[in-house]
Amino acid sequence: MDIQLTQERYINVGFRLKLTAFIAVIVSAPLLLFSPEKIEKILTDITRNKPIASLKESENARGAVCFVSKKCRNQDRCLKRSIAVTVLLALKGKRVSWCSGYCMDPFRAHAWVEVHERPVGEPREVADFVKVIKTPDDAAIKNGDKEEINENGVKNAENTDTIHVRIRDMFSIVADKKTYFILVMILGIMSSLLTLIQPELVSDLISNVGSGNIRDTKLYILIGVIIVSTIITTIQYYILQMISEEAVFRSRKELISHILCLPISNYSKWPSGDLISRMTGDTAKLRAGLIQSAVALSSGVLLAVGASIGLLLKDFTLFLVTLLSIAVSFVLIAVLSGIIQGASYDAQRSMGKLSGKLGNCLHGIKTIRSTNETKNELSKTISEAENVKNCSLKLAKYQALMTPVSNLGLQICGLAVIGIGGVRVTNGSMSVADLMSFVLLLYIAIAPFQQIFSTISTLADSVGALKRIKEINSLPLEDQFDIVIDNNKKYDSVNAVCFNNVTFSYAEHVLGQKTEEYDENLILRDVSFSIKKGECVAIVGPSGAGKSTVLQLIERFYEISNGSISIFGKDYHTMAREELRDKITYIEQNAPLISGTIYDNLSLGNKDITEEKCICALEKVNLSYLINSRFKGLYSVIDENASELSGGEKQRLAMARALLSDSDIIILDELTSNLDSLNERIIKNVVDELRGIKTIIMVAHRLSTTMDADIIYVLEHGRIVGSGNHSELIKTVPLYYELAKEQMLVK
Ligand SMILES: Nc1ncnc2c1ncn2[C@@H]1O[C@H](COP(=O)(O)OP(=O)(O)OP(=O)(O)O)[C@@H](O)[C@H]1O
Repeated sequence: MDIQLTQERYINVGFRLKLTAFIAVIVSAPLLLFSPEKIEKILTDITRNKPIASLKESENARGAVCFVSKKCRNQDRCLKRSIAVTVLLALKGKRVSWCSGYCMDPFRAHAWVEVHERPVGEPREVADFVKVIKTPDDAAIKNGDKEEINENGVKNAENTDTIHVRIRDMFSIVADKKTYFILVMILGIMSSLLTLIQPELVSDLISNVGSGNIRDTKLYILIGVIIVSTIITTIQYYILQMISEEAVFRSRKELISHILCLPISNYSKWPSGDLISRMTGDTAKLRAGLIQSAVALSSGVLLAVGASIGLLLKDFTLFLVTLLSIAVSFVLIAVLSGIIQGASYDAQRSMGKLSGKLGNCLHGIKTIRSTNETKNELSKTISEAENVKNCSLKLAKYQALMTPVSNLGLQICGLAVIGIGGVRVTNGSMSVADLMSFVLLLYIAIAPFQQIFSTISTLADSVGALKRIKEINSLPLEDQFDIVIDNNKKYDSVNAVCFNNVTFSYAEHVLGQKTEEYDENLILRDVSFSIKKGECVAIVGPSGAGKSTVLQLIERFYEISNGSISIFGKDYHTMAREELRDKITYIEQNAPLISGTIYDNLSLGNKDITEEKCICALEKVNLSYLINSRFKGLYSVIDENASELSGGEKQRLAMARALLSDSDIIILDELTSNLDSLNERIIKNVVDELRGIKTIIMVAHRLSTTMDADIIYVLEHGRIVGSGNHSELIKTVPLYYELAKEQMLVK
């Protein structure tokens, strides 16, 4: 059993205790804003002179709190509940101690209540489980919708059916702009009224002109009405643009914040092109939906309601006929809008795939050209474009159906009114004049109804786009389920990094399930080692052995399946990721650079670095010429993909960054792979300079880079098969001997 989530057991307690527990839960909620130490201090202060509660009283208190706060296995709730139990007992004039710590393994932070250092409730309950992890709030899993969540707390990328988006979600984006919407409505009403009185004014004017009175004040009124109406409409549209731009900005902001903060494993599920198309195309669709619906709401609905009231006043029977026909149209359009939503989602998704495919092609364009695969890739990309066309055509088909369906309903309505009205005229229950005026009013009402129907179509399209945006926004962020419990800044002075029986797989790990695929794809198996502070350690082994994976786990890019990792003596699950990463400088394989200046790249993670230090670091890695040959020196911009720098230059620039960093651990992944022997020597000198001051962990295929390390770990198929220094390993580990022999380091 790996992970078990079960229903909690509640102790049945009386109503009064439940009521007090309810108050305690509310009162204690603000305490969660403080650090565990601060909470402990507050709780100790408020219960200082109170007698200690008995175990029974504490268990009852826990039962009452659990009853009123029925949230299971969510660590926040657990903290909240434990505090609430202490507060409840304080309200009843009793004292217990509140602890935060590790419940299991230690894997996750937990909190509990103790009486005489005996935990009450929770730890006994969770003791049955090998591991307890924080799960999303119950509220997030509504109506029995089960989300598949892997070990990283990540929902499966394919599992998008659980995301339900409704038209009202569109408006929740602009919920705080109600005042502006009301203003838009008022302006809409005003402009509609001014538009409606214009024909009247024109007809008056024409009749006056006919009687020779050209200098009629009605002329000035008409000009005034036209000018005011134009100004009002301009303001109305500007406000609308403003609201929708703000809404688009907000969705983009949220989306960008999500895209850049997802767990690393998510980036292999969504191609970057797809993510970008959500940020550009989908958010733009929101704007269209919001603007059109606001216009329809401000003027269309008003006119439709006004005309409907007029119809009702003219003739009740014919009004009912009209209402029925329009209701039928609405039903048909509602059904169609659901289909349009799905089709729009598919069309946008295919657009995302196309962007992803094109992005991949551009990324590997040199390989594609050199392998003469251009035509092949071109045809694959065009086939994605064709897919977009097909999906868009499908969408267009439904959208095209929307107009005839709405027109058909309205035409049927007209025919029914004329037919039934004709019968009523024949039998004398209605006059011809009344029928004519009803029909005229009906045709005035048709335009706003058509506007509303077309808005429903656009809204359906926007809802499809919103679903794609929500798909990303609903993913947990990398640190969303982290609980930082260890705020103690004291670190072990001996061990920098410690792996304790670490097992890891990239395969999707679904809660409560252990799949065969998962077991087969274990990348690391029971890996244990410890690296002392200031040591220089190398990890070597054949390609695919898991060397880079070890380095990435130190950065906590992925969650381990079993075992534990400590950094300076602390289980790193208890540390904030930022704190952890502050301690580490990680130079990844191929040393990619960020777009910006040379200085930007050198000062990554260390913004206060001086120019002098940068120049000195560049000298040490033999890169001075990079700034000397450029007009703007350190502030020269390196292009997006740093394609103007060679692979070796990128690696040396990254090494200069490592040199400048003030973190304690330096991780170097294949930093010499692109270097000639002269530059490899230079990098080795830089590493030597850092030895003893920083903890250095490096991975390299070239044993000449790593042979001077204090300890070398040999990794094969995810297991450590040997460790020691170069000469020891030559004698004791056949794999290492083979590697050294291949590289002509032994005879
Ligand atoms: N993001 C990933 N998703 C799935 N599998 C991965 C991922 N990254 C690496 N792997 C797999 O994990 C295994 C170990 O990869 P890793 O990069 O750690 O090996 P390595 O020893 O550093 O290899 P090399 O020396 O070639 O860089 C490989 O089989 C690789 O295919």
